Amino acid sequence: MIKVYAPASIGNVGVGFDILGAAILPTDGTLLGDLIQIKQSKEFQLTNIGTFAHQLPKNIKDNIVWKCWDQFCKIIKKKILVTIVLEKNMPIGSGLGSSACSIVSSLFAMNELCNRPLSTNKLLKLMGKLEGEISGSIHYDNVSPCYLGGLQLIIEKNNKISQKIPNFKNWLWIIAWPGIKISTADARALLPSQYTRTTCIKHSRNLSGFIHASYTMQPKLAANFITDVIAEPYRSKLLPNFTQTKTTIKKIGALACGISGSGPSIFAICDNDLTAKKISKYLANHYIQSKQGFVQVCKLDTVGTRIIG
Ligand SMILES: Nc1ncnc2c1ncn2[C@@H]1O[C@H](COP(=O)(O)OP(=O)(O)OP(=O)(O)O)[C@@H](O)[C@H]1O
Ligand SMILES: N[C@@H](CCO)C(=O)O
Repeated sequence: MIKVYAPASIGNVGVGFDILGAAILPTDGTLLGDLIQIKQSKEFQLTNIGTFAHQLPKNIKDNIVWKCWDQFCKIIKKKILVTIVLEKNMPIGSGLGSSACSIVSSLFAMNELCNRPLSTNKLLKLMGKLEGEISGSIHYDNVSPCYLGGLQLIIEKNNKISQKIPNFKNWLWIIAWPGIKISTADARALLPSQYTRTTCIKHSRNLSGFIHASYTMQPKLAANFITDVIAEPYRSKLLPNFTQTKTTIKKIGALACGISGSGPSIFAICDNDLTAKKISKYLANHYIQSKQGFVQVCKLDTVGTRIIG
C-alpha cells in the first residue's frame, strides 16, 4: 500500500493568470490537500472518505480519480486493478486547487505503484489534460505546483512545461476559504476573450516585473507587482465583500492580496507572524460565510506531492 499527499495551491498568484501557481503548506502542520491510498487488488474499487467526500459526484466514473486511473491504464496499455481510498480534504470549487489535488495524488500514486513508467513531463501533461477536461481548457497553474512544489511558472517551451521560480523564505501566505463554492468553468466564462493593448502592457509589466524581482531577491518590489488586471476586475463581484476585505488587510500590513485561482478563496502575503495573525483574525471574523470555511497561515510547500506512508 502507498499513501500519497498532494498539497493545496494558489493558481494565478494574482499576477500570472493561468501561468503562475504556488503550492502551500499550513505552518501549524495541517496537511491541507488530498490523500490517496492505493494498492493492487483483484478488481477496481474507489472509496471516498474525508471532510469533503460528500461533495464528490455520486457516480464513480464522474470522479476525476476514476478518470485518472482509466487514462493512466490506457497510456501504459495495461489494466492495473487497484483499490483506491481518496481522502477528500479539499473543498470543491474553493480556488485552492481541489481537483488538482485529486488528479495529482492519484496519477502520482499510480505511477509509483507501477514503478514509474511515465516521466515527470509525461505525467504533468496528463495532469494538465485532466484538469482541462474539468474546467474547459488546459491550465497547469494548480497541477504543476501541486505536483512539483514551490512557485511554478508555466512555460510550455522546449519540451518543458514548468519551471521553479525563486521564492522569499520569510513570506507567509494567508489563505481564506469563505465556505461557498465557485465553479472554475463558470468563473472562466466570465472573462473577456480579448483585452486592450493597455491591459496587455500592464499585465506583461506586472508579470515580468514580478519574475525579475524574484530572481533579484527584491521582496517589496515583487509584492508590489502582484496586481491582477486579467481576472480580478471581472471575478471580484463573485466574492463576498472582496474590495473592502482587500483594502482592510492591506491596511493591516499585507504586502499583497488577491483571488486564489478562480475564487472564492483569497490569499494575502506578509513577512511576519504578528501581521499574519492580525490578517487571519480579520478574515476569520469578516470573510468566512459558513461553519466549514477556514483561514490558514501557510508557507510555500517546496516539496509538492509525496509519499507519506
Ligand atoms: N476528486 C475530485 N475532486 C474535485 N472535484 C472533482 C473530483 N471528481 C470530480 N470532480 C468534479 O470536478 C469539478 C471541479 O470543479 P472546479 O474545477 O470548479 O473545482 P476545483 O478544482 O475545486 O476548483 P479550484 O481549482 O478553483 O479549487 C466539479 O464538478 C466536481 O464535481
Ligand atoms: N488559472 C485558473 C485557476 C483555476 O483554479 C483560473 O483562474 O481560471
